[in-house]
Amino acid sequence: MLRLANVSKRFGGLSVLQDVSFEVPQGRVVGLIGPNGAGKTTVLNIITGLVAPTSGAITLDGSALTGLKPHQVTRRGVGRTFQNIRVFKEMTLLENVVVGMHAHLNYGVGGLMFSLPAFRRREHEARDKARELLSWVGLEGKAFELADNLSYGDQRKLELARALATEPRLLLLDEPVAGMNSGEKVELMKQVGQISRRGYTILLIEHDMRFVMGLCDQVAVLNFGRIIAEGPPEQIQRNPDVIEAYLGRDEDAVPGEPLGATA
Ligand SMILES: Nc1ncnc2c1ncn2[C@@H]1O[C@H](COP(=O)(O)OP(=O)(O)OP(=O)(O)O)[C@@H](O)[C@H]1O
Repeated sequence: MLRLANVSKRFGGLSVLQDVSFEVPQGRVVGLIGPNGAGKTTVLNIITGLVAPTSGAITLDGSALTGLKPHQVTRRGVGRTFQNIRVFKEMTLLENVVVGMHAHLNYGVGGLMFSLPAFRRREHEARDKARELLSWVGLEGKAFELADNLSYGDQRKLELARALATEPRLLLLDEPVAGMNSGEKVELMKQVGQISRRGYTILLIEHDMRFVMGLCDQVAVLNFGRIIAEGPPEQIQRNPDVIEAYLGRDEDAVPGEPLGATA
């Protein structure tokens, strides 16, 4: 479904990605891991059009994403969450998700103000869908609470529901369990697993190795801007190059460390 072919990126004199190639097959969960500063977020920023690659190509189902603007990439069916939470704190959870849908449908939040029957019907449908998405992430009971009142973990779940509101064919998650406690991590792992079984294709960046190894079908490892290993989780955990890359940097987890070790 998603394919990166020889993607490189330089920021001025700094070479951040070099010849990065990997694929995310339809219906799979792929993890992109690597030590701090390896270039993982830059990969997501390039896929979503926030950052232009210096060279290389990105395709989704065979058509090029390279050169598209972020909103065009969203329109093609790529949804994402960010490392830093970006929910609207002064809105309810339901409103947050509905706004995500309106942004996607491109008739503007202003559409909510009209009382024309078509708009009202669409708003009704959007609210029903939003409640369903909130239930997927275990937040249905808090639909009418302000996002500002949520715990950090719940705000991350809200971000996920909002990303799903754009009806993505491909969902990109940037450190989905960062800052969560162990209980929340286990819960989110189950919920992301269920979302995947509903047919979503997912590419995620995550430092928490139990989350990655427990959830992903395939794992790609970035180190200093290069892919050094790719394969099923069990194989990656035993790969000497991967172990070496992690052992060289004491601020990161060694793959296989217990849940929460890197929170
Ligand atoms: N806009 C930019 N301008 C200059 N350098 C940048 C820019 N964005 C990222 N970098 C550099 O690129 C390198 C890779 O950063 P990136 O955020 O992609 O790494 P990462 O693997 O996501 O790290 P982390 O796990 O800490 O989030 C870093 O050295 C970073 O300083």
